[in-house]
Amino acid sequence: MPRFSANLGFLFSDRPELDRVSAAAIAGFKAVEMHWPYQVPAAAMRDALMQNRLTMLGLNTPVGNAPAGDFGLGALPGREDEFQQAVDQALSYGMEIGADAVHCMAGVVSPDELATAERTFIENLRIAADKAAQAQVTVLIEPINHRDRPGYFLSRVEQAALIIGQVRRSNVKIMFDCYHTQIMQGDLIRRLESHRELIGHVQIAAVPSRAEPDEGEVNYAEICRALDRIGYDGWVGAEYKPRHLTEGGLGWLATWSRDCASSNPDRSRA
Ligand SMILES: O=C(O)[C@@H](O)C(=O)CO
Ligand SMILES: [Mg+2]
Repeated sequence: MPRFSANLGFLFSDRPELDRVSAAAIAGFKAVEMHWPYQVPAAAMRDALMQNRLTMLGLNTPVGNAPAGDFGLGALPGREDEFQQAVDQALSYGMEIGADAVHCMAGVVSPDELATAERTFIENLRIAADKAAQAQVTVLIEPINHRDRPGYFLSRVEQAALIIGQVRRSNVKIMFDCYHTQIMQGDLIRRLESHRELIGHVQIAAVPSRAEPDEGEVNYAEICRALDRIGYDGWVGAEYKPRHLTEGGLGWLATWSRDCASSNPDRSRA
């Protein structure tokens, strides 16, 4: 069974950011991730992580002008400078808190911009990857589903793999969010197997509800066994919207940990 990190954008989100860190530690997680922690000074976040003996795995680049509809800038022609500023901000914050990955968000584009958007994203990612490499940080790109985010440029795992092939930087990887990929494409286990070498992080949530991974159409216990089978030794982000209070919905973690402990006593869970 893989190790699980708590996504503090969604989990424990009924309290202020720094309290989410301690709540995750109390719940037994050893790592967290957060989309946009920027409203908390990095030094305060670093201290909270240290006090709670937690690692923050990664964070996202700022989205741009959210009220105007931006959801990332990486593939937006004409917004290259802004994107690189977003990358710099994420890298600087990430380095201060010890994160080792930055999710470079692609953004929403119109259908007639797709070809230019691809070229823009590839070129932007090369520059971002080179800066990230100096900080020993991985750049993640995440296919996101079009039901939740219509027009998001990056929506399919194979598209991400092709883009990484053209970027040609070894520190660019796929954030394989099973929730998004199930909605867009399905066939999760085959896709995990065939993209194993490019997967830098995995995330889970029930489909279609995006709630705890113990309901819905995806059998996550089987997905976790598949991750073990293909030798994925990274973290799996619990990135779901709790049905009620986060603590009350962590039964899946306890059950999977217990099942795993009885079959493999050497591995710790969260
Ligand atoms: O799946 C998601 O929504 C996130 O992983 C993300 O980074 C964009 O919100
Ligand atoms: Mg995700």
